[in-house]
Parts: sequence; structure tokens; C-alpha cells
Amino acid sequence: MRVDIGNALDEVATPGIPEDALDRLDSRVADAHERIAEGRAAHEHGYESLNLPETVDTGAIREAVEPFQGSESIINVGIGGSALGSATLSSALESDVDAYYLDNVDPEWIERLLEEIDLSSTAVNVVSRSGTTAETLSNFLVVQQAMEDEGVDWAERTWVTTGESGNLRDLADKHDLPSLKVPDGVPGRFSVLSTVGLASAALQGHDIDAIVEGARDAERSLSGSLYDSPAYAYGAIAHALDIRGAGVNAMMPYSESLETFAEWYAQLWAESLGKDGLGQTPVRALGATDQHSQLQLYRAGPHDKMVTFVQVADRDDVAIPETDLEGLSYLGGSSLGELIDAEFEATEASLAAADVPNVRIEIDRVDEYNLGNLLYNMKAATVMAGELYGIDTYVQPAVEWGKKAARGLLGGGDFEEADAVAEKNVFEIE
Ligand SMILES: O=P(O)(O)OC[C@H]1O[C@](O)(CO)[C@@H](O)[C@@H]1O
Repeated sequence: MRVDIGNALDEVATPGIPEDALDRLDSRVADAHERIAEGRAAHEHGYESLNLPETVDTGAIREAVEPFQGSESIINVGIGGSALGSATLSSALESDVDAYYLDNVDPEWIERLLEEIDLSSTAVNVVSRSGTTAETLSNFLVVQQAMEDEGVDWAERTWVTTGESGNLRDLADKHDLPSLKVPDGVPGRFSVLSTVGLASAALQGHDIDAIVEGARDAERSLSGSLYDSPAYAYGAIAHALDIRGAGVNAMMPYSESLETFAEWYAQLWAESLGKDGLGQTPVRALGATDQHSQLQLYRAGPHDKMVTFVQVADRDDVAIPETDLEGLSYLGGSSLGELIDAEFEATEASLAAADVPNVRIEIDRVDEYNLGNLLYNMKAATVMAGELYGIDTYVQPAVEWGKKAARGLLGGGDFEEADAVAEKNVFEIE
């Protein structure tokens, strides 16, 4: 991964970072890197996620999914960090094995999906770090029922990935289901390069060693300076732009196969940094598509945002046929790859021309190695940004209120949060 911060400097952008502030920022990065190295050496919660290239056992993962080889599809039941990393790999890489992600509880969507899938030739991967997430466990019970209704032995086709304890662990023990353990000290949103993200990828035939090798090389690039560590440069620059007013960060990959990556990044960035009144709001965008929906706002709206582009240097291409149609001949004979690259460079320049800060992230190709490298670098960037914000990057206490309220509404216990739901201030207009 390469990072170009030229369009984030104040000679181009507003807000922008004065070049002479980079050295000051760099000394903060050096201090933060020391803290991160300490946390990693001590296997502290959260920091441990940067040790995954060393700790993950890809052989054990392949062995665990071996019994499911030959499956025509995989149903991944999990939500948030227990789905988005795996979904990022699955949607970016080609496979003959289809992967479905049940990461929501919309009944009509779930029903349609289960009707679409041949349940007799599918494997089921249930992932929950806590083992208590209502959406995941409910969907798993629904999948079980759907398989039973089809006369399919779900226990034969299921493996779970979870912690030492919890409802899912109890369920796995009760039915003697094969299981993988979530890594200790690694919050869900940081767990893609572990059993959580790599098991389904292995069953889809992806080279998980290449993914981990990409991550390992990213790890090797971590140093005490933003001038030679793309991950730390990205984390530090995004933080520096936020405290100067760019409170929104639009993640805009110029690759359809990286659309889910933007979703994964949004959880990582929001749930890690959104604390104590701080944090930069991630927005998921896609290039070139959102040039035709969001760009007007990015260029001519409030100067409260930065844009992060992800550009792919090398990709397969499709020729645009020659045409003598008036006004179109300039396109004929070129290719979609040339077009999307021109669109990318033009959009990047259009933001600079409007003084909107933007950063370019570039990867060589969308393949296992580069995905592992990109995912690890974005994790390290988040860890760095968390240090600079001075917040606890690895917890997410604010999500618990809603969970208690929902549980209370469903009769799952007495929670004052559920009472507060009934006190909604209603002012309806219809
Ligand atoms: O893996 P689990 O414990 O089911 O949690 C799923 C997701 O829900 C959250 O806890 C937020 O509610 C995320 O942090 C996590 O990735």
C-alpha cells in the first residue's frame, strides 16, 4: 500500500496541514508507535490485533474447514466485525463457491435468501465473538429450521467461530459442532486476519497464506515515523485533518470489488474512534459511481470533510468498441480501465481545485496479498489514530444501550432502557 498525502497539505486544501506541522506530527507518531509496540509486546487487549500475522494458524484454519470442502456455497451468519472482514475478502476475490452473509434480521430478505440457496449443498459458518448477539443467534436458529424443513442435517454442515463461553459456545458443545476460537485480545472489527475472516475465505479456495503474507509485509513497514510508514501516515493525517475541521471522511475506492472494504472500514473507523465526543464520521462511497451522486456535495458543500481514494494500479481490462457516433469517438478504441483511471484522476484533481482535502491510497492489484496488506495497514492506521485522539480504541460501550432496550422489549429481562423506548416524544405528521 502506498499513501499520497500531497492533497491534504494546506497549500492545496482547506482544512489542510501545513507542511511544517508534519515534523511535529511525526514526533507524536514516534511516541505513539512506542506505546503500540509496548502494547503488542505485552499482548494487551486491542494491540494484540496487530500481532495476528504472527499468531494466526492458517494450517489449523484449513484443517477446520476441510470437512466442508465440496460445498457449493457458504452461509456466513454473523454481524459487524464477525461478518464485514470475511465479506470484504469474499466480495473482492473470485470463487466458484458462493458466499452469503446473513448480517441483518430483515425477515423478508432472510426468507428470500434461504429460498434461493440450495441448503443441501451449503456449509454454515456462525461467527460471534461474544456468542450472545441476538441477530446472529436468531438467524442461526432460523437457518437450522430451514435446513430441517428441507431434511438437511444442519449439524453436519455447520462450524462455529466464537469465544470460550456464551450461548453460541453452549450450542456448539450441545451439538458437538466443529469450532474455531476467536483470537484473545482482538476486538471483532480488528479480527479479519484471524479465524473470524479467514475460515470462509479458505473454504472459498482463497490463498489465506498470501493474505497473511501481505499483512506481514504491512507489519514490517510499521516504524516510528509517518515518513516511511503508510499506515501511520494515513492514521495521523486523517486525525490531523479532523481536528482542523474535516469531521467527515468519505472512503471512495475506485474498484467495484472494494465496495465492501469501504463498509468494513466504516465500522473499524467509527466504532474505534467514536468516543468522548471525538471521532471522524466515515462515509462509504464508490468510484466512479458516486461521482454522479455525492461529488456535488463533496466539492461544493461545507468544507467539513476529507475524501480517501483507493486506487488500483493494475487490473484486467475491457475494451470500448470503436464507434463513429457523433461525440463518442473519443471513447471508442480506449478501454473501461482507461476510463475509470481518467475519472479517478479527474475527480482527485477536481477536489484539489475546490480546496477539498483528499488522500490517495494505492494498491497494486485486488488479490490476496494486496488485500491482506491493505486490511492490516488500515487496522494499524486506526490504532495510530486512536493513540492521537487519546481514546480507548478497543471498546464500544455506546452500543450496549440499544441492545438492552431491544432485549427488554422482547421480554429478555428488565431494562430501564426498554422503558425509555415507551417514553418517545411523538410528533407525527402524515
Ligand atoms: O461478534 P459479536 O460478539 O457477535 O459482535 C458483533 C459486533 O457487534 C458489536 O459488538 C457491536 O454491537 C461489534 O463490536 C461486533 O463486531
